[in-house]
Amino acid sequence: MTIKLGVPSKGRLMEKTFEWFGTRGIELRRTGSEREYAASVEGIDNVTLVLLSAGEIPRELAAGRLHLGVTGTDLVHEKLALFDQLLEPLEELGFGHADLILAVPQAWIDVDTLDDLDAAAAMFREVHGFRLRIATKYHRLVREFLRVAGVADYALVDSQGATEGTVKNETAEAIADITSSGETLRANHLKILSDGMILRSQATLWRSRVTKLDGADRATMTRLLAQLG
Ligand SMILES: Nc1ncnc2c1ncn2[C@@H]1O[C@H](COP(=O)(O)OP(=O)(O)OP(=O)(O)O)[C@@H](O)[C@H]1O
Ligand SMILES: O=P(O)(O)OC[C@H]1O[C@H](OP(=O)(O)OP(=O)(O)O)[C@H](O)[C@@H]1O
Repeated sequence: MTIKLGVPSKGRLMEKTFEWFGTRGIELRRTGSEREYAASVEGIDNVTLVLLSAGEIPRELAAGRLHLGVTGTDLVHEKLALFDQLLEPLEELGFGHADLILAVPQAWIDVDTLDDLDAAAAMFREVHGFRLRIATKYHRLVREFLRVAGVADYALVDSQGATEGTVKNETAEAIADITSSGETLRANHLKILSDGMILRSQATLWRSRVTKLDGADRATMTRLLAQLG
């Protein structure tokens, strides 16, 4: 058997994860052609690298099909309601920093807080006859955040990408998405509510709590974690 390690299959998150393991003596590599999702691990035996979408890593860890995985805190909190029963965070990796925030048009000069948004939402419904729309792919986290804040008069609109564009495209009035440099928000004339921080995220190494390890795998896991430690 082997220990299965899940890593995002593309982009900065993959490269930074490879670097992070590399500085700890474990060489992770994509192999084969540019388009082939094949990979290799050097520096430790009996560990298999699985390349997959960052958004699918939480589910695979929760199902026990991966033993270890690297993905953002935001994706774990969003995808797994009871994440702390299913996964254990082993280490924050110090990259992939992003804040999940709630933002409204800069032109809404009277709306700076969640209370303002609540008032604006009630007024919006009265004027337009439908609820103020918030575009996001983080449905669970946004619903929970707004429930605690006491904001109820809104509708979530699913947006799996280019979320900041939904306001200009008139498919939403507000958005909840991750921001890093803030450039995408600024370019799309959006501002973060002063109390609109939903979650701070970064790339994290997670261990599945549901996998059962036999003796050989347990020894590999111990060696691997000691090397990463
Ligand atoms: N601009 C950014 N700066 C820093 N981290 C980011 C940025 N955008 C996304 N991330 C983080 O990277 C991780 C992957 O994000 P996301 O799900 O958007 O990836 P993706 O490239 O759309 O992946 P896939 O389509 O394969 O699921 C998330 O944890 C997210 O917080
Ligand atoms: O604050 P910034 O540094 O501008 O980064 C934030 C942007 O980065 C991510 O988008 P990504 O590039 O992954 O594209 P997407 O919108 O298709 O998810 C995120 O969804 C924001 O749109």
